[in-house]
Amino acid sequence: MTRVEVGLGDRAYPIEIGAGLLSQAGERLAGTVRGNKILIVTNAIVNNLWGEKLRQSLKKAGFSVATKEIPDGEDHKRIETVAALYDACVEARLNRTSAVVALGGGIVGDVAGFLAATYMRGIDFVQVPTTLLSQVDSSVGGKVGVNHREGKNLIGAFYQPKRVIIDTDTLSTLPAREVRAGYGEVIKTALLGDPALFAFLETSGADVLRLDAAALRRVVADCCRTKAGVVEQDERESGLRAILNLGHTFGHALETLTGYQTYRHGEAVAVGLIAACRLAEFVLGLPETVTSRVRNLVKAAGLPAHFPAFPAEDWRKALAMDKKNRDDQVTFILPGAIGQCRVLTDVSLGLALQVIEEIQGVCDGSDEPAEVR
Ligand SMILES: NC(=O)c1ccc[n+]([C@@H]2O[C@H](COP(=O)([O-])OP(=O)(O)OC[C@H]3O[C@@H](n4cnc5c(N)ncnc54)[C@H](O)[C@@H]3O)[C@@H](O)[C@H]2O)c1
Ligand SMILES: O=C(O)C(=O)C[C@@H](O)[C@H](O)[C@H](O)COP(=O)(O)O
Ligand SMILES: [Zn+2]
Repeated sequence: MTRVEVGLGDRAYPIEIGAGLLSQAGERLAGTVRGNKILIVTNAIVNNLWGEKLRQSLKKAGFSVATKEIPDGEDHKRIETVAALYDACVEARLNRTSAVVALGGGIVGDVAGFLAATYMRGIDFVQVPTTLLSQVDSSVGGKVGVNHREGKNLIGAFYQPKRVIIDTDTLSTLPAREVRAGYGEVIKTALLGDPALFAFLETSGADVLRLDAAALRRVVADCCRTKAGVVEQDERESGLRAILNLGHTFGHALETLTGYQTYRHGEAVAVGLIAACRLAEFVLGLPETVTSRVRNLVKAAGLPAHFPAFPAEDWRKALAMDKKNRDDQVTFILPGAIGQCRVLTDVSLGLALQVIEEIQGVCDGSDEPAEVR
């Protein structure tokens, strides 16, 4: 087992990474959460595949367990879903010493975390992520929340989990498209802060995508370590943490423009990374070779490398809703080199729209998500 610490003082917690950890969840949570009542938040797909294993382990350790499923899909990451969960908490008579355990991908984790942050003004929260994306990114760092139709994650909180238990075996049932989407965030993490990981992806990315155990262990641990290092320095995104948003200014706008239905989050981030590199060529003098290397990783994984066409005015409106913006200025995270990036608040929006036009202009449809081909 690999253990990564998130050093946040009285909110510090461990991330435990290994095969088969789900069946040890009960003993691991025994000293972690305050009371003995747990609500597992999950969805039908994950519950059918992995729910019973988690429940058995928790019950064996003496916990009383209730389970509530939420509907699957990004369009259910919304406030009405949280409202239904409040009812479930009341029905299960959860109190201030009870805990919410998120079993699922980033959507379950973000929604369940927001529930835990707000029910009775905050109860214990544990992340048990089951997608590659949630294991390398969303289960760590405490960003929880839901979307608004006008913008991604507009409603939310910073609320750290008490523990993150990553059972890499759960990825064995993950559809290939979801593995690829998670890989989008892996490329992001490598590009923003880990040149050795970037080089590893260039030589061994295919091993990660076919879920080779050793490659997977390395990538999950490396990504958690990089993210923990950033979060430790700037938990609530007053500055540095925004680098974790590399590719997201474009990616979130794309998700909003397509109604959260067409692209997986990691897919939107992947094409957003290419746009960020292109923009960085103009703004920071990023060598074109870096953009090519990023594009190669994106394309080799079967992730989208082009934007679909939308009028510039629609892009402008979507970009204007980004939470990183200051007054009327859109903020961009741009790479200066592999492993380094900067938060910029003075980039010309016109230039960004030009890059978008270029990236949507060459689209031949071949790398769009299967559902829109
Ligand atoms: N909080 C953060 O820091 C953070 C970071 C990155 C992304 N996010 C958010 O995460 C969300 C995306 O998360 P995601 O990519 O995990 O998507 P997801 O939660 O929708 O999961 C993807 C799909 O895989 C299924 N699934 C989950 N685990 C499975 C398993 N083991 N076997 C089979 N199927 C399984 C799910 O039911 C779903 O259909 C987005 O809303 C994004 O904004 C949050
Ligand atoms: O943890 C962070 O900080 C991130 O930015 C990680 C992102 O991958 C993630 O998509 C996050 O949910 C984006 O947050 P937002 O504040 O830009 O909505
Ligand atoms: Zn993301």
